[in-house]
This record gives sequence, structure tokens and C-alpha cells, in this order.
Amino acid sequence: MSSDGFSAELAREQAYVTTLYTKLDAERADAQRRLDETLLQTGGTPQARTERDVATTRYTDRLAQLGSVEQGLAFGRLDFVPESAEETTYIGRLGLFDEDDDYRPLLVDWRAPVARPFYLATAASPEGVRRRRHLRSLTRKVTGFDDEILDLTAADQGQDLGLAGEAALLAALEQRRTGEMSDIVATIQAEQDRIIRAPLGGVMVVQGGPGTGKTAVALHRAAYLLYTHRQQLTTRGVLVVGPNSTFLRYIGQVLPSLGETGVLLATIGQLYPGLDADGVESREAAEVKGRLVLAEVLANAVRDRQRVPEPVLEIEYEHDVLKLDRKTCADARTRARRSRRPHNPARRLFVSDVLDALTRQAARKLGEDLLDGQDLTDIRAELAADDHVAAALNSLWPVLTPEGVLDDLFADRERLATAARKLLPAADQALLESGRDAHWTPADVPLLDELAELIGVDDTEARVERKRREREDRAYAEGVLDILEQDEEIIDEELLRVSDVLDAELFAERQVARSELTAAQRAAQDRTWTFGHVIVDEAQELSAMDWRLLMRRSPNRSMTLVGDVAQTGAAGGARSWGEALSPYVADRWRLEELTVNYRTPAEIMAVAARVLAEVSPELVAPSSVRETGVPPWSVRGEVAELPGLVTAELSAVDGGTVAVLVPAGRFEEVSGLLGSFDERLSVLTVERAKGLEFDSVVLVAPDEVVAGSPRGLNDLYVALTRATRRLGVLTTGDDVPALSVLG
Ligand SMILES: Nc1ncnc2c1ncn2[C@@H]1O[C@H](COP(=O)(O)OP(=O)(O)OP(=O)(O)O)[C@@H](O)[C@H]1O
Repeated sequence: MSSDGFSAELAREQAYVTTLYTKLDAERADAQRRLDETLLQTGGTPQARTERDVATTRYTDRLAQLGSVEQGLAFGRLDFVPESAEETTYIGRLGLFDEDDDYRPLLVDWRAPVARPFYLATAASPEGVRRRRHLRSLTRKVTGFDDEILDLTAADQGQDLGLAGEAALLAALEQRRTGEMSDIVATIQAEQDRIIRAPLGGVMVVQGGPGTGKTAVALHRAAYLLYTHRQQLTTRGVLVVGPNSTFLRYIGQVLPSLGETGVLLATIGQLYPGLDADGVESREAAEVKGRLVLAEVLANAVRDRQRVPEPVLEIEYEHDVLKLDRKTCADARTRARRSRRPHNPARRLFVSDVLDALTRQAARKLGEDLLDGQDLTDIRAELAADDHVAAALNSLWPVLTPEGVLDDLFADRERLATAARKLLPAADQALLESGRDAHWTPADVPLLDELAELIGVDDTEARVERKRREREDRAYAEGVLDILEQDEEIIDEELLRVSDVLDAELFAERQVARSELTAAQRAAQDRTWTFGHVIVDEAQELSAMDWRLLMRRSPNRSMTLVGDVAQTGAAGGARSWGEALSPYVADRWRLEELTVNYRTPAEIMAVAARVLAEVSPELVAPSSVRETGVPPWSVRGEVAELPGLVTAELSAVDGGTVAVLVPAGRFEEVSGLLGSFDERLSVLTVERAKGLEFDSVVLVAPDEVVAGSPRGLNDLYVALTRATRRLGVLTTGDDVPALSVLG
């Protein structure tokens, strides 16, 4: 295209994109006006209030969505061959229509079926597309475009990897990293698109090497599913599970940037309402807690709390002594257990039988023949209210809480030994007992959840309390609105700023104040919530007990599990997907694979591939999309040299991010040395760096990373594959044979 031709075409694109923004502004103003009107309505019947709540949520959501698409509103255009139904279609972050022209689409949502050829069409299989255009823009200005003509003469485009929109893709990949993940909506590749749009039902495992876009695909899939199955999923919600809070912060902006706020992002440690279990413990202890056999240990621990007297329990009652013998209690216990109710609800049966026996005994002492039915009822009621009787019943069948049982179990060697019976060797029991600090750890959460099931935690009270609070919040919000109604300016300033709407925390608070919680928010407060779809990232890290918890949250088994068995760091994590999943779905799961590495340049991947060959010889290293011409460097030296090395890296990445990755045992020392060095620098253990990426990575003491755990080579593989541009290794001890290629 000549430069004049290019400028004219650019001007035409700008004109079209400007009309789209004008339309977007109009939609925003309309949603804002409707929200204002809704908020100004107060009082009315309960039904009117409910309708108002629903409308408020709808317009607030719409405003959030319209606000989120400002950057890169339209990013693509498809021109179809002349004989097709469509001529030209613009693809963007949401759908816009011309109401005055029979709702003609002005912009097609990337998730709509019509948009699919944008991601799938190739020269060999053009799907009616003549030309695919990627629009580049900065704020509302179109700065350029890249065209691909999809005819067979161009069939060798995209090297051997079959890349769509290669220029736009490479431009996206070469961006400096900011420390927050971005969406990839404009450059999704065909193998990723197939996974994003796979059907909702069933368990799909996505196996892919580092940097193949598993996280990106998982998040875009959440957005796609919510768009395509909105009705079904907004009521039950979608859960996205990530490995730790650093990772959740890293991915936190992707879904809002795609206009979706109804997804619960959580770590396993956050899936027990009321806890954010972030305590630290040894990998070995976490591994033991993650074993499936713990379910049996916990069941024993609960049963062990259902006791019988050895041989007789004496209870003081009214200047006399009642005796509870072993047989009476054993019979009551058997009946309560046979009811198959959890411990706390079953207690009622046990208590009732024991009270009957005590009533009979007390009656005998008083002279049974003289008593009528009412007398017996009175005696029973008195016994039930008696402190000594209550204490005796509690010693035999106490009311339990999950936290109490787990605490007691780990704090008491004998109790643990009895519950673990022959299930856990003594050394493993010792691991559970030692090293507990005051905080619950992520590995405790599935145990607490298991106990909650076994105990049958009665959350009726909590539910009643929640409802009461919601009613109060609503009354309060109405009060506020009544006051604000008299001052519209304040309403505008204090209540309706779009920036407020987009701030997740404020948004959540406001949602609560309106007592119109989204499914995700309600789910976060409810242990027994079951989700419409569950997505797990870094799924290879989950222990058997973690899987048990997640399967409870997903009884319909509609799940997307993404991960890489070559990166498993947790001692109890997956060696193979089949092994991890078979207890729950047998072989009813399907495997998809991602093969192209978008993150790590070829020079770095060549080093990592050597490590992979040792870790998982059966896996093929993903092919890198890019080369940088910069070989990884390696030096031998001391940690004290890090400030100099890091300064050089910061300047080499020119405003980008640098990470120093260290073995766990070096973390304190290195973060002390580099603590307040530069805000673009992070010091992380390899475990914490999982799933993240940086422009430059300096790996310290690789030999200690390898020696640090039975899966040390997997950890080394993770560390080597975090960089988007540069990698350096500082060796302080022994050479690692797998890194000999670095010289
Ligand atoms: N189609 C794409 N277009 C643009 N960027 C992409 C694309 N696919 C992946 N990326 C980028 O590649 C990088 C790696 O993606 P992501 O973190 O999702 O990989 P991953 O498979 O989860 O890696 P890991 O296993 O190491 O956690 C990210 O910066 C992501 O934005």
C-alpha cells in the first residue's frame, strides 16, 4: 500500500472507530441516567424495592462493563469474500448495535460466534475471510493497522507455528511487562481459541508448557462462558482458583478489563469462609496433610470424640448419684451413628436416648409406680437442664467445631496417634504435630472443610445473622438515599462515579449495602456453595485433599483445569493428570494441549529444555515464538554481587521488570540486601514466582533450588522460564549439570 493509500485508509478507520466511541459514550450516558433514576426511587412495596435492587445491579454492571472497554474498544476487522452474507465486520471488546438501523451490528463482541474467524481463519482454511486486519490504537486514536490477506499464496505465513495476526502478536509480546497480566483478546491464537470456546460441561484438562498462555486462556474462557451461558452461570457463579495471593494480584485485572466482575478469584486457602489461611509450613508437612488418607484420619478423629464410659459414669443429681453404664451409651452411640447424620446433628439422637435412660433411672429411685407420664416428662426436662448431666453428655458426645477438632488433633500426640491408627507412620504424625504456628495454612483448609462435612456444622445461625445484616444494610442504604435525594450534586459525586463502580472493593461493599450480592460474592461467604463452573490454574499443585474440596464445590463436574505436570513443585502435587483425577471422574476427562511458548525467547528455552528432558522426558518443550538475540548469562560469585548485577539488568530492560529468584533458604538474606532497591525489582522464592513473568530474571544458587526439595529440578524449570527477555544465573555453590550449556 502506498503511503497516501495508507494514510487515507487510516483516516477511514479512525472515522469508523470515532463513531464507535460516540456510540459507547451514548450508551454510558444512557446507563448512567437510568441508574440515577433508579437510585432516586425510594420506599414502595417490598416487590418494588426488589425490582429497584435488580435494576440498580443491572445498570451498575452495565456501567462497569462500558467503562472497562475504553482501551482498544475495536481491535480487529474482517473483510469477507464478496459472495458471503457479511462484507465487513469489526471485532471488539463488546457488541454495539445501531438501533435506528434494525439493530445492525456496529461492533461484534469477540466472544460472539461471528467473531470466530478472526481467530481461526488461515490462508489454508479462510472461512470466507478475505482479509484480517488488526487495528492498533492509543486511547481513542487509531495509530496503525496490520493486514493479512488470506489467500493461498500467503499459506506459508506465520512460520511453522500457524500464528494468526503475527505482527500484532509479536508487538504484544514485545511490550515491557508491568507486573500485572494483560488480556490477549486481540491476539488469541487458534489452539487457544479452541480451548476458550470448548463446551461448558465435563472436565477439561489443559496441559501446556510454560508461557503457552494457560493462565490467559483460563481467564478468557471464564469470560467466554459467562457471555455464552450467562443465564446459567450468573446464578451459580464461576470460581477461578490460583496458587497464591501474589498470583491472584497479578491476574486480578484481566477479567475486569474484559468487562466481567462476577467471578470469584480465590486460593485454596480462601475457600473456607471466614479464613484467609496464609500460614507457612514445611513442604513435608503440607504433603502429609494433602494425602487422601487424611480423610480417614479425620473421620476417626471425629468418631473418637463419641465416647462411652469405661465402665460407668457417675452423675450427681439432686443429692443422689445416677449411673450411666457402658452398654446404655454404646447402644445410644450405635443408633446415632447408624442414622448416618454428621456428628453434631446425630448428637440429638444420642442425647435423647441417654436422657431416656437417665429418666427411667431417676424415676425408679423416686418410686416408678407413683409417677405418671407428665411426671416423667418433667424429670426428663429437669435432667436436660442440669449442669452435671450436660457436662456428662458433653464428655461423651461433645458439640464440635472443625477448627477445634483440628487444633486438638495436631496439638495432642496421643489423640493423633489414635486417629491415625495404622494410616500414617509415626514420622509423618510427628510432622503434623510439630511446626504449627498460630495461623492456619492452605493445607489446613481442605481438612477443615472435610471436618465441616463430618461434623455437619450448623450454619443456620450464621445464615439468619447474615439475613439480618442484609436487612439492616438495606435500611441504612435507603436512609442514605433519602438524605441524598435532597441533594443531587452529592449523589453524583458520592455515589455514582464510574471509578467507584470499577473499584472491586467498593463495588462489593455497595453490592452488600444493596443486599443484591452477585453469585461470586454470595459464594465467597458460603462453604457449601456449588459453582456453575470451576477453573483451576496451576492445577498440578493441588493435593488429593485439595481435589476433594474442589469436587465438592463442583458436583456437576463442569471444570477447566490448566497446568503443567513438569512444573509441579508441591510434594503432594500431580505427577500425572490421570492419577490426580481418577478418584473423582475415572477416565471421564478430556485433554487439550498448548504447544507454543509466547513468553520465553528461544535462547532461554534452549536452556530450559535441557532441564525438562531430565524432569519429564516424555514432554516436548513448547516452541518459542520469538528470538531476542540475547543469550542467557551465567556468573560464579557471591550474593553480595547482586546489587551490581541487578543494576545492569534494570538498565538493560529499560523501564521493564526484573526478578531475583532465590531458593527458600536465601530469601531473607537476599531481600535484606535488595529490599528497597527499585520498585521494578521483585525478590521472590521460586515457589512464589510460579505463574508470573518478568522482563529479566536473575536466578541465584540454582544448586540450592535443586537440592531444596524432591522436586527441585521442576522448580529449576519454573525459575528458568519466567523471563520474557533476559535470563542470568548467579552460581554460588556447586554447578548444576543441567545448566552446563550456559558455560
Ligand atoms: N495469544 C496471545 N497473544 C498475546 N500474548 C499472549 C498470547 N498467549 C499468551 N500470551 C502471553 O504470554 C505470556 C504467558 O502466558 P501465561 O502466563 O498465560 O502462560 P502460562 O502457560 O500460564 O505459563 P506458566 O505455565 O509459566 O504459568 C503472558 O504474557 C501472556 O499474556
